[in-house]
Amino acid sequence: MWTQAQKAFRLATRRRIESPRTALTFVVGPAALTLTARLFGTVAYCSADVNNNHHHLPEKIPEFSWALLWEFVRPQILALIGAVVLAFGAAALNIQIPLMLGNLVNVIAQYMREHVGNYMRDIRAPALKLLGLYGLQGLLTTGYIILLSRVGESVASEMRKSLFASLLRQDVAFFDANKTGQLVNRLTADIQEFKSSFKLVISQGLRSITQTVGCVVSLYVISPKLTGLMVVVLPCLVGAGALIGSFLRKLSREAQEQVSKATGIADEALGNVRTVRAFAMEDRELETYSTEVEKSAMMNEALGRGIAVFQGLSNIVLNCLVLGTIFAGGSLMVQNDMTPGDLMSFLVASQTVQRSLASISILFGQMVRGMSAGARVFEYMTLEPTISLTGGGRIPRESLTGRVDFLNVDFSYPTRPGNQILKNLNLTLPPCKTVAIVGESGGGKSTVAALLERFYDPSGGVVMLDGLDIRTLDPSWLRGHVIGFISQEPVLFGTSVMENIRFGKPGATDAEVMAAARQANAHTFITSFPDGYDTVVGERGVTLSGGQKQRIAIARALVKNPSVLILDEATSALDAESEHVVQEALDRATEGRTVLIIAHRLSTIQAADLICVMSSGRVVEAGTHLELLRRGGLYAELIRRQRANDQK
Ligand SMILES: Nc1ncnc2c1ncn2[C@@H]1O[C@H](COP(=O)(O)OP(=O)(O)OP(=O)(O)O)[C@@H](O)[C@H]1O
Repeated sequence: MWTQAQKAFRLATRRRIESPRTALTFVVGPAALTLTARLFGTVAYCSADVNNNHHHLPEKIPEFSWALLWEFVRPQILALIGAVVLAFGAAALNIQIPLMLGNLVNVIAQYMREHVGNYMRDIRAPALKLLGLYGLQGLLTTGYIILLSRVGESVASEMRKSLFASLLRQDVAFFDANKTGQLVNRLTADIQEFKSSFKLVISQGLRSITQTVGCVVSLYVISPKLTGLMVVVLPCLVGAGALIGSFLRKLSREAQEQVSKATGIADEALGNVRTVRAFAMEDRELETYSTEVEKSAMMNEALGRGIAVFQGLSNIVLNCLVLGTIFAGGSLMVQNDMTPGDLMSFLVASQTVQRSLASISILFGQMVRGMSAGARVFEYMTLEPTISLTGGGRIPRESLTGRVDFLNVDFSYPTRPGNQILKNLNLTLPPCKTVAIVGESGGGKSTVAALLERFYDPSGGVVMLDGLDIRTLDPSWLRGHVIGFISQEPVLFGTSVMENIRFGKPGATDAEVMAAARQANAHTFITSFPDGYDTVVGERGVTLSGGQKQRIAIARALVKNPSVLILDEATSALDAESEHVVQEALDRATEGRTVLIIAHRLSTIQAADLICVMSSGRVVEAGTHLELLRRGGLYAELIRRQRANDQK
């Protein structure tokens, strides 16, 4: 083709072309060169789609809210209108270009036929016009891409913020039912997918539709006969291409799922490296991972072969199409039914139609994917929690006693409604007293704490604070000011020690934070770190020992000076040495507060004012340690079992 183009160039510049046949040769060279480049562009585009667009193919199309989308688009409406106008302008110019190219070729062909006038002078005006058109088209394209990316980024970031805010508002039960990874995916991958689709559909969709319509009209104007031929052939080819393309996308999706499976194994092993190491399972993990990686390599190889055949076939078919058009157009030229310029225009315009049709079919799939990603995002954005974060009464600090009552409480977790955990539970935490709950594992002790924090509402009965149903109280006040919670495995955030403690009371001064740390036996070890309170805690607190983490968590709970403190097996994960310092901190922390201890280690709760023994979701025994021992019931049995265990 290149030699043909060179030959045509020589012919055009040095020799007179007498016949339409020679003129045809002149057209074929540059036209074929341009078109080949375009075809490769098309093929590359198709395969890029096959490679890239396999994420989140929807199993079902969820409902998409245009009204909600409008809320996000509205602030950017001017930029969006600007982008649409510019994109439309660029597409309209694209329709003009084939016609202008044809004009240019006609001027050249006429000069070669008649050899009168000045070639450089005659060609200058149409060439400059075309150049101007290219420049303007480039400018419009730059403009609409800039505007559209502004709209896309703004819509995506607003959607992210809104979704995150909505997720943070959701009930704890919602998080029981949905995996964190899935939720994070909606924040990242789904919004990304939606943004890309939104931008693509507006820019390319608009352009492709305008170009298809415009160029088909141009084709008809240039040559109704050739257009008739194209109308029959082109849809068949596009249909066949779409069919093969969808098969390849299926392969690609399967390969991608396999890659995700392998990644999941690596993720789990690396995330739980301590467990893997502790069980010396490195080889097993490697073996499992390798098997999955090999499977994914095989699937990707098959996909690669598919893409190769598809590309090869596409090249042949598309080139044949060019050749066929030139052949048919050539015969029309011989019959003086067409000029060389017309053929040039026809070729370029038909290629534009072909590219536009291919991109419309791809865009349709992209639009469906984008809408379902958007629908997934909107679904969680519009979800209303049953327990709202704020709203309700507050009890003035001076009159708050911290008395807690559970009256005839029934409860099942929303995720397992058939499994009743608490059955007619009655329990009282008198003000400033320490009450411990003991019982068999899985008996519902932590559930009692979760209800007091109002993570869930009971299905029957009532939980009261100072004689008021906690459902009538402001949940954020209850959690933020009244109740302090120290769990078995405290979770710290990847910021400084200071910020971690301040998490308990956002406005706390440095002095308040340090006072809480002193109370929690943490000040000394914190100040022994080179960076003191500015020491950054590693991911989930891994740079600290268990006892240190626990004491920071105690300080975090104490800084808000809670009236009610819940200790959920706070010392059970510690060794004897740490347990001692932590216990000391806890003893200090519990002074003057209502305390609920959820305990497995019966030794730590012997001094409690009241010990409640839970069985089958209700309190079956209550009393002091000595009273319960004397009674010889379930508590005495638990103590006996624990002693027997300790002696083993
Ligand atoms: N988020 C949840 N969703 C569904 N079921 C849950 C949830 N949390 C706990 N359960 C179930 O509720 C029951 C009581 O759990 P809970 O954690 O309250 O027991 P526990 O007495 O504190 O146990 P342990 O002493 O072992 O911590 C268990 O059967 C448990 O499987």
